[in-house]
Amino acid sequence: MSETVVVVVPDADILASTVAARLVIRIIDAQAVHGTASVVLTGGRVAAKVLRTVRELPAAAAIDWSRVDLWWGDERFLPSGDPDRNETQAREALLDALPLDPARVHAMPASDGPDGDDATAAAARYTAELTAAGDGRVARFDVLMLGVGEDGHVASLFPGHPVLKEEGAAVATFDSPKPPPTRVTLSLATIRGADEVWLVAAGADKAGPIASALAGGDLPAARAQGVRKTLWLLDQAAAANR
Ligand SMILES: O=C(O)[C@H](O)[C@@H](O)[C@H](O)[C@H](O)COP(=O)(O)O
Repeated sequence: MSETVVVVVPDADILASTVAARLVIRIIDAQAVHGTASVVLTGGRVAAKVLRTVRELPAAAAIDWSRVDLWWGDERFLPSGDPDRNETQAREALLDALPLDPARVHAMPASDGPDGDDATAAAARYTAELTAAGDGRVARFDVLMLGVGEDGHVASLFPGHPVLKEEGAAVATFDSPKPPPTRVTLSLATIRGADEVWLVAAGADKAGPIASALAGGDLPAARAQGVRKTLWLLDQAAAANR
């Protein structure tokens, strides 16, 4: 039975440091059990702050970074190295400083990648990569982090969008209300297959959708639940309306 826990901390900086500390421990614990750890990264300001903080944590020295698989929850379908790509942000904030195994860094394809500007083919390629890593099923995720949009979107799953009904492991989406319109995202089913889903949000502009998602309903944020655990990690402003 999946457990839902809501943790509220005073502000965005404290939120980033507590999420970073949790993430480091979660990776250490996953490696103790499986030998490897599998983490799904997200974009946004809080996520960048979390990754910068991981870099400074002494406990991160206990992680064998060469045995960490990194995936992404979604990606803006832009050329490689574009500053608006979540991958670029994560590399700058943390990944470039780590002794990762490049074969375990599963960035979503860019619009100048092997499929060119064909986002559907890029999503199919990512689905194949997820399936290859999981021996025919979608790869196992120890923890999947998500930011929450002001409209209650997670990854690139926007409220009411037809992409919510798609069933591939990773899917292309073309008319996102927030730019850029073309993106690749994990499907809701893939997100719901993660062992733990962490929804991380700070700021008063998130208070409405978070209150609504915590009350149930069908916002994408409400439907993003982990198999074992769903952890809401919020600052006081984001938690204010619940
Ligand atoms: O274009 C996007 O899809 C967004 O960047 C996004 O999904 C982001 O993760 C959330 O909106 C939370 O972002 P913040 O942490 O910056 O509030």
